[in-house]
Amino acid sequence: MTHSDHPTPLESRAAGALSGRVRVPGDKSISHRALILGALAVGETRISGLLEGEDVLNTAKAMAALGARVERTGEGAWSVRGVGVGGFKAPAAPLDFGNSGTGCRLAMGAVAGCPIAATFDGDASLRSRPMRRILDPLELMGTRVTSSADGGRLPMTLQGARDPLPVVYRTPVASAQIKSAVLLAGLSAPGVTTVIEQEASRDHTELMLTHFGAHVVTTKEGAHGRKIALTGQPELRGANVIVPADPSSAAFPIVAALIVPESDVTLTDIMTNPLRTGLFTTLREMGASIEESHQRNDAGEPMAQFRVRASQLRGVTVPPERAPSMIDEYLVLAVAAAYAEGVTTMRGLQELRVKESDRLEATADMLRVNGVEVEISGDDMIVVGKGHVPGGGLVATHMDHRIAMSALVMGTASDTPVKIDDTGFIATSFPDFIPMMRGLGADFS
Ligand SMILES: O=C(O)C1=C[C@@H](OP(=O)(O)O)[C@@H](O)[C@H](O)C1
Ligand SMILES: C=C(OP(=O)(O)O)C(=O)O
Repeated sequence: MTHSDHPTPLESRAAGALSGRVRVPGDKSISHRALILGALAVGETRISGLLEGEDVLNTAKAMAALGARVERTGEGAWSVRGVGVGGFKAPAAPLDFGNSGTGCRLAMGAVAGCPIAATFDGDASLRSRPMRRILDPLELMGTRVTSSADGGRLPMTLQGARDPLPVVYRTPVASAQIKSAVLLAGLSAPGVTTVIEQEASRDHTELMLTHFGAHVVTTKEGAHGRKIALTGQPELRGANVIVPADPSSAAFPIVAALIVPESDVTLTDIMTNPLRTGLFTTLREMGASIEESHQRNDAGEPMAQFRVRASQLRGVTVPPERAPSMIDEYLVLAVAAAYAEGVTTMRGLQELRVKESDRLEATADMLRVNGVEVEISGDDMIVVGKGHVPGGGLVATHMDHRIAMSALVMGTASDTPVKIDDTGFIATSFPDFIPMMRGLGADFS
C-alpha cells in the first residue's frame, strides 16, 4: 500500500502564539550514513538518536537484506554488525527505498563496489527521479546496469564490480548523494578515489568515513568547491554515532515561530554544520530573532540550542552559491518570504526540480492557491511578501513531505485556514511533526 491509496487531508489555522521547548528528530542524512557505514564496517556500530522515519527505516531494511545484522535496541537506539568493505551478499528480493533518494543512491554506491547483483526500487516519486547522475561515475568504476526503466530510472538492477577502479570524478552538480555514492564505491577500489565538487555539498559522508577509520583528505577547490580524496580498501571499524537533531526538520517549527505573533520557541541539539545552515543565515538577514547558545561538538558534528522569537521579516536576495547549504529548505523559506515585507528572490534553484516533486512548481502553486504573488523566472523564484497570507487554499503535496509541512506552517498565521491533501508522506522524515507542532500550540485539524 502506498500513502496515496488512503490520503489523509489536514487543515492548519491560526491559533495564537507558539511556545515551548522541543527536540526535533535525528538528522536524516546522518542517520542513513550511520546505517550504511555500520553495515560496511567490521564489528558493532551503536547509533543513538537515529531518525526513525520511513526513509531511514527503508535503509535499515536494505542493509539487513545485504547481510548486516541490524537491530533496534531502544527508542532511536540501533546496533549494526557489518560485513566489512566489499562483503555485501546478493539480496534475495528487490531493495525498496520508498520515497528516499538518499537511501537509494548511497546504497547504489555501496553495492557498486561488491561483486553482487541487486535490484533497486522505490515509490512513484522515487521512480520518477534521475539516477543517471549516479550511474555515470559508478559505470566508470566498473559497475554495470543490467536492467532499468526508461531513462535510467528505477526499478533498476546493478551488477557491482569485482575489481572496482578508483576514479577522479568531477560532479556535474553540487550533490552530496553523487559524491557519497562515488566515495562508498571507492571504499572497495585500490588506490585513491577523488571527488571534485565546484560547490561544496554537505560533508557528513567524509566526516563519518574518517570516524570509522578511513583516510580522507579534503582540500579547497576554487572559491566554493572542495576536492575529497579517499584511500581505498580501508578496514572500517564499527563506531558509536550520536545523531544530532535535523536542521532541515527544525526549519519548520523555526519558521512557524517567526511568523506567528508573540511566539517564543526553543529547539535543542540542532546540528550546525556550516554546510547545512544556509537557511538560518538567510532568515537572520531577513530580520529573524534566532539566538544560538549551548554550542557543543561532542558528537563529531557541531550542535547548538536555538531560541526563536516572532519577528517582522523583510525580503532579501538569496545568492545561488548558498543553495547547497539549504537545498531542502527553500520550500519553508518561501513561506517565510510570503510573510515578510518586500520581495524575496531565491536564485539558482534548478536542483529543486528533481526532488520528491518538482519543488519549484509545487512551492509556487502552494503559495498561489493561498493568495501569494510568486513568479518563477528561469531557475529563480521570486516571492512578493505582503506581511500576511490570505490562505484559504488546498495544497497538493505531490508525495512530498516538505511541501506538506511547509503548507501546514503557512496556515499557522494565515488569514483563513490552509488545507493539504495528504499528511502521509510527512512520516518519511518527521513522523512526530503533527503532535510536536500541536504541542507548541498549532491548530491542525
Ligand atoms: O546526501 C544527503 O543526505 C542529501 C543530499 C541532498 O540531495 P542532493 O545530493 O541530490 O543534492 C538533499 O536534498 C537530500 O535531502 C539529502
Ligand atoms: C530531497 C530530500 O530527500 P531525498 O533526496 O533523500 O529523497 C529531502 O528530504 O528533502
